[in-house]
Amino acid sequence: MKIELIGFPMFYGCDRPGVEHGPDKLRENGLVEILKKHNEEVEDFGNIDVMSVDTDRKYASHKSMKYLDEVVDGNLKLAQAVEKSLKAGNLPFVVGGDHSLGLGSMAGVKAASEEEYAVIWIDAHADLNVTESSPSGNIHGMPLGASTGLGDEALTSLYVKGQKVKPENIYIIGLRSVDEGEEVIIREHGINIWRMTDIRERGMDTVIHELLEMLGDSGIGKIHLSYDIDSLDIRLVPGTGTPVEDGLEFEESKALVKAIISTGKVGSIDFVEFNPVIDKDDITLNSSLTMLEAFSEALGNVK
Ligand SMILES: NC(=[NH2+])NCCC[C@H](N)C(=O)O
Ligand SMILES: [Mn+2]
Ligand SMILES: [Mn+2]
Repeated sequence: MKIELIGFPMFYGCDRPGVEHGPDKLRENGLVEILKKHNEEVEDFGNIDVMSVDTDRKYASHKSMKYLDEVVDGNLKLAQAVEKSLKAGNLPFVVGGDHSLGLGSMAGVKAASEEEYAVIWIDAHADLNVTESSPSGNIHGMPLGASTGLGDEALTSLYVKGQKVKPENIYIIGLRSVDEGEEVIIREHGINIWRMTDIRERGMDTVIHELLEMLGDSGIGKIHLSYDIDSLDIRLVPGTGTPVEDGLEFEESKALVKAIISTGKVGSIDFVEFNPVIDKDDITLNSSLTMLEAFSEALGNVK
């Protein structure tokens, strides 16, 4: 299967400039070569064309969701690109940019086929907020909520109307910063989660086993894997907008990603939230490259 790299150079979803340089910074440091090292067919689609707007216009389109129009516009283009990539039989590998891009990638997956799919969201955060529960108004905290059909119509109807994934097919791993309203959504909608405390108590191997068993029992044959680098421990990712303590170590994160990809069911991937402008001594750049190498190797091993 051909890997199609799609850059999404946007910071509007996190309201912190710098993260829009993530895709090009990773390319300059060998992203395509890393993917090619283990995979025969890799094509760089380039970057999605993100509109530019002054930061003083952040509330111009909505009073409490920042840069709503710009986030929607970019994600419509992304959804189109992802749908096209999937319909051509490729694996879209979307590199951000902030995590609002999950809106576009999940809409693209939904548009490409009727088949039910699972979403695995590796993240310190749940990204399940709706407008009213969001503490920040930042849309990167909302894509997973919107994908289940919760929240503002502008997000829930993006590209494809209504729910993009069933809540019982969502698996979030690495959680340690969850807002009150998100806790309620997790409980009421039966979203599957593993917090860092679960990982520390039972160990990553057990968590992987639990995840794979649940996925197997669900009978779902297709996975969208969304990887937020802030799932990693704060020391490994100083260059991300919302880092959180007590996160995953490389070995844990690599084992998790490899186990998920080796199911052979992953059809689309997001890799988000690397901000080169606030990075310290290229620590986050190197962490990102380390993880991308693990993604590449695991994809290359899928028959
Ligand atoms: N993709 C992310 N890094 N999301 C961080 C979200 C932080 C917080 N829960 C919010 O909604 O503002
Ligand atoms: Mn996060
Ligand atoms: Mn996230």
